[in-house]
Amino acid sequence: MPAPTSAPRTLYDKVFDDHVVYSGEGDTLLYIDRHLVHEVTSPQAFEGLRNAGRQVRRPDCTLVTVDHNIPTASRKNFKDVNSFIVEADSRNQVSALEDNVKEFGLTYFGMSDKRQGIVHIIGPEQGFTLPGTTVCCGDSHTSTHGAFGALAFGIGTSEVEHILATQTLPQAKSKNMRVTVEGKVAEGVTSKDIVLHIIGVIGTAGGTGCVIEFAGSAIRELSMESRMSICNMSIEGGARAGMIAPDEITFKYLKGRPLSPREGEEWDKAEAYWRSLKSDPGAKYDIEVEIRAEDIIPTLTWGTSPQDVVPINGVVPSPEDFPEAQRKNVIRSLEYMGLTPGTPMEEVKIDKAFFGSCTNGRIEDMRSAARVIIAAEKNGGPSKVAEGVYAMIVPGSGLVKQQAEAEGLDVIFKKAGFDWREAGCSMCLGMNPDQLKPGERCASTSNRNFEGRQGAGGRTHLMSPAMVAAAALTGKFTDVRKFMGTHLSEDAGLKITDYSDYLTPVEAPARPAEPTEQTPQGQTPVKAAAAASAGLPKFNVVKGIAAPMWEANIDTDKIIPKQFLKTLLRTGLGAALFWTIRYDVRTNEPLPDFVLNKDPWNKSSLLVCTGPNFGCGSSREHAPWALNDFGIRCIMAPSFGDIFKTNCFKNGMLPLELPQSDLEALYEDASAGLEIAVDLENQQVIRPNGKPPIPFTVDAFRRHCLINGLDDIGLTLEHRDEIENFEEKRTQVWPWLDGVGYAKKGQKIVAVPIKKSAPKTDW
Ligand SMILES: CC(C)[C@H](C(=O)O)[C@@H](O)C(=O)O
Ligand code: SF4
Repeated sequence: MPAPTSAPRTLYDKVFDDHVVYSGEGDTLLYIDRHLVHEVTSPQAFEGLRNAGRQVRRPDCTLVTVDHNIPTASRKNFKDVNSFIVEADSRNQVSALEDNVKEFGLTYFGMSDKRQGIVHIIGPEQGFTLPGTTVCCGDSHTSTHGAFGALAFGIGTSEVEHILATQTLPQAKSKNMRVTVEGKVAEGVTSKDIVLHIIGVIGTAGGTGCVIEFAGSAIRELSMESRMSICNMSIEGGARAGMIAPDEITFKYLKGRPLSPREGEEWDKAEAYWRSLKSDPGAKYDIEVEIRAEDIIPTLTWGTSPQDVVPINGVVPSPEDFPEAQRKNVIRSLEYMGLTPGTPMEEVKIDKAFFGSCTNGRIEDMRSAARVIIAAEKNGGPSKVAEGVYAMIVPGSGLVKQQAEAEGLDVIFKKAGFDWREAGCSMCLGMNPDQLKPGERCASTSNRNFEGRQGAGGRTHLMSPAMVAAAALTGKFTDVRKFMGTHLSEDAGLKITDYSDYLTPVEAPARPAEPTEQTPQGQTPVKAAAAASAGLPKFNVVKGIAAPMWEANIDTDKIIPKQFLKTLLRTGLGAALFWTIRYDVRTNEPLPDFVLNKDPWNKSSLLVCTGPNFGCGSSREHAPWALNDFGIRCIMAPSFGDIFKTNCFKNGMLPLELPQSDLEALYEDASAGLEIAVDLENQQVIRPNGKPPIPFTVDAFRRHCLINGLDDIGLTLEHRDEIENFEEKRTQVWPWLDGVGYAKKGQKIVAVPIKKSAPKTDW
């Protein structure tokens, strides 16, 4: 337990302090109250447990579902995943999860369960996510749950295994950042516009190393669902997590949910604790950002990074609008997006519209889209999806779907020509058949517009559900305020009562042929023996050719796209590294100019990138696995995405932050095809031809673990007494957190004892 402090603390400080199991030199062990698990980032974690003979320590605090791989076609004839999922790798990943939940005795919402849905939608829906808890998931958008005043963050697969085995995670303290949005948003402006605007202001690396607290009157006025959309996209602002202090709106949302504290004494105790979860007056923030709500108008993205935002009444920007250092990136984005500077955004036509995702797949989002459809028709606008546009609506969970159908929203959508689908991640990243074809442009309610994210060569523009509805109806980006007289904020609630015109059943629209993304001949990631996490390769000196790169914000989708996340292994991904920029998206032939396709860089063991924020975006540990499999053990860049950085360390790799001037010098060495050596023991980069070495420093604990190839789970299990003591205290102080929610009446949930035979280490 940390010593109680009288200094004013932030909301983040308070939740962090309440979960410290152990604090040593360089490492703090945090207790994780809630662990959500999905099929993509868990197979290797379960395999690791199995190999080490470990069990899941707190099945009662673990909730599992499937979301990324599953088709969104009607489940009317669903029998089981093996007969329903056509694509073999997706099927294998889902059925591996089903085997794992059985073997490890976990609560699972499968495809025949109406509670199944996107992991970040079902947690809050069930009351599994609660204020003041720590919430983790092998998924970057775990930040969503911070809307409840939880400390919620995404992790990689090695960390999933760590939590499954120990219910804890080593964590360094992040910086405190506060984004205050004061004032009242204008008509037609939603929480999605607020968060896109914020990311436009702070940039995708603006929150790196920070937990953002969202504050101010405009945030306090939002509904829980709108708050979730904001915290969801904190990761797009580079932050570790986003948080909003719980209040009456939070308590009201949680009352009566299946896993919320029971009404009466338990609820009262919980609510009293939750009320203490706000930043103290005078609490210090490392970074403060202030935004005027009045300045925000409906916003959308033009480029391939979530920070590339523009107001709907703006034009496609030109490279000259940006500082010199960013121009190369802007030119590349414009080219990829097929846009000409100066074109009014409202003149840009779309091919597809996608509603859904963990950002905007909730009931209020569905209502918001339905209101636009009704208003458009009533105000003399279009009443049907524009000719040539395919528009799909994918509810975030089975319960959202059920609720929407109970309200008749599905009928409104179908009548206007939208395709009403089943719950899942769907075209947010297209691990299932819902994808864009090369060159197709999509208005999307999702959260990432990375190159190839929704399909190789696909062009994604992020915006609010209301704006997507407007674009679907007109066939081009449209200022939704033009045909809406009414207030569109989700918190205003939906007051459509006149459904009569919409209640005639209609046929689903024809779905365009599904594109497939194939792996070229001879490049199929080979199936190798699954590696356990225990025992990492030691990192001492790594010497070799370094691949030079200059791009900013190289996201993990770019390092390894979604179609390769279906593997059950940690190995074999080297051939797919940088897939979308290394191979021709149409022919799958290697692009001769891409650095890793050329001699001598096809043998690189280091990578030098002069652009910041390397590895931002998704939590997929497949990114460092792919780099490692290619042979790259050390990446040098000005800054890294937080989750990527941790994932590298967990795989015995070194993400090395260096000043820009040093990187420019190393970029020259690398471009000349000369060998560079990274000496971790002596903390220096040794340059070729006797040039002076570049000194660096790496956190002492990380360095020790890398040099000695230490396995984190082994280290943590040495603190078993502290973990057990923490759990005893937790049961007394926060009794509602012991997960009896899904247990049968009278059934006692007991934590699985930590194996006393945990391996000893010399640390
Ligand atoms: C699959 C998962 C690792 C990934 C994430 O972490 O975000 C996915 O949800 C995404 O949106 O790219
Ligand atoms: S961002 Fe998209 S793919 Fe990732 S969890 Fe959310 S809905 Fe699923």
